[in-house]
Amino acid sequence: MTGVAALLLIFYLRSKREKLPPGPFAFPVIGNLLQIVLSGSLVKFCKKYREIYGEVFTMRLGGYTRVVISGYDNLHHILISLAEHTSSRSMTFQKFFPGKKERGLLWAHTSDWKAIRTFSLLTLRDRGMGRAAFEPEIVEEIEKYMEHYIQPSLGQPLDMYSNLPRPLLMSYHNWSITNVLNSLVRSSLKMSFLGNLPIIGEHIPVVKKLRTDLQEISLPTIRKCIEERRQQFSSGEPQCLVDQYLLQGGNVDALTGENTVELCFQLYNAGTETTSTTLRWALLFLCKNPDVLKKVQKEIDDNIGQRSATYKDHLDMPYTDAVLLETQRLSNIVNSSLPRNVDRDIYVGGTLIPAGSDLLFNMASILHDPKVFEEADKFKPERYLTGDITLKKKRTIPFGIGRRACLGESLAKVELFLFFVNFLQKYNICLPEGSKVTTEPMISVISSPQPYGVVFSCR
Ligand code: HEM
Repeated sequence: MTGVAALLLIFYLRSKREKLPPGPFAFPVIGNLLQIVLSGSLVKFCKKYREIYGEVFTMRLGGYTRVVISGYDNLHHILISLAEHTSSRSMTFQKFFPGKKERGLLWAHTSDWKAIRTFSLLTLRDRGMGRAAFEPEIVEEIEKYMEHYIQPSLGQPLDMYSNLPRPLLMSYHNWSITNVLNSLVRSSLKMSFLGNLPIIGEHIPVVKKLRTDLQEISLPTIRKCIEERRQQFSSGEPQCLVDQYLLQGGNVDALTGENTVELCFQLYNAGTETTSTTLRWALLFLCKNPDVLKKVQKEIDDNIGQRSATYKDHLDMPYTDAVLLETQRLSNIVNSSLPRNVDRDIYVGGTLIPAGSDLLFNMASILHDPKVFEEADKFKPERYLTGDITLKKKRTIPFGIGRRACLGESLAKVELFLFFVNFLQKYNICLPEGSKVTTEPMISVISSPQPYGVVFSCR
């Protein structure tokens, strides 16, 4: 007992000696994990301790330290005004994901990152991202999904947790590979909390198994896809993103061999679970708000009728746009953005954050800010149609801001709109009778809805 007390005291005094901003007491080994679990989620933990410590406080997760930043102005100051010093990712956050540090784009350090990001953006744009040219492929994917999953289960609850498609990128033509990768991606996100525990994290059997699976299945699966593609694709027009990499990747010094494999996995990882989780939230919110569902369907009928939807239609569909914005705001799926590392001492609102600190952004303090979004914890799409719409849209930043903001934002917006509109143009949706699912998110790096089934019926 005395030993434990002495250990806690040493730990407490040591943490006091650091120049970091103050924060809640962190236990040895687990850090603030207990308080996070007791709060109910990382989002609620950040909300609670922001009230006590203010806009900048320190938390520990396992052995890793993070300075938590709240408020739009602070985020803007850090990611825009101080971008030069805050554009690297935290390497401790990366630890749980497969692959080597600093490879690919997501974790790349600034020198390689610039070349890889430019290449990736140009490649995606060549491929049609952000332009109408891309849409037929997305629509084809949606049609396959409806034929493959929705039609056979009409009138029955469809498990949206395991079945939402991972649109585009490299393996949209191969359902079995897609399913393997999807389940690994999703599990890795769920387990990343446990994996962050120092010393014990790596030895928890379920984490150990997952980590091995990630290393031994996901990257080799991607490698195999690239190899298959290399053999099929000898010349002619590139058919998918991997083709583009095969064609041009060799011209970028930072992108050779294994780095390409990792880049593809990261694009897959970053671009699939995010979009499909947002869609699952959107459908859940609509099942819970049938009046909103009716209004969206009316707008679809008035503007699109029976013809195929295009992304351009969103310009004439403010209500549907508002529903998707509200879904992204309220679900806040990337709730702490992706942690960054700061390379020199910086000050935020007069508080020193020492060089080398990892930063975690309290996105709920922006997306759920009651000063901007009245009744911020309620699903109210109308908020984007009245009042200071410009301010509300400016503060709705689910894709982050600044240099390292989401690479796939324009692609994701097109996918979300087309999936959503195509589903609701053809089907009515509701929850199965007696369903008890709530809109309380599950604890994970990505805030996702609890598993639930949607009953689709033809309109
Ligand atoms: C609803 C869908 C999506 C959401 C909410 C989302 C959100 C985010 C967020 C918050 C970040 C971190 C930004 C930061 O650090 O400041 C990010 C980064 C990133 N996202 Fe997305 N994303 C989505 C879809 C996509 C798609 C479809 C792609 C694929 C093409 C993609 C690729 C990436 C990449 C590569 C990065 C890292 C960028 C870098 O480090 O330079 N995302 N995303």
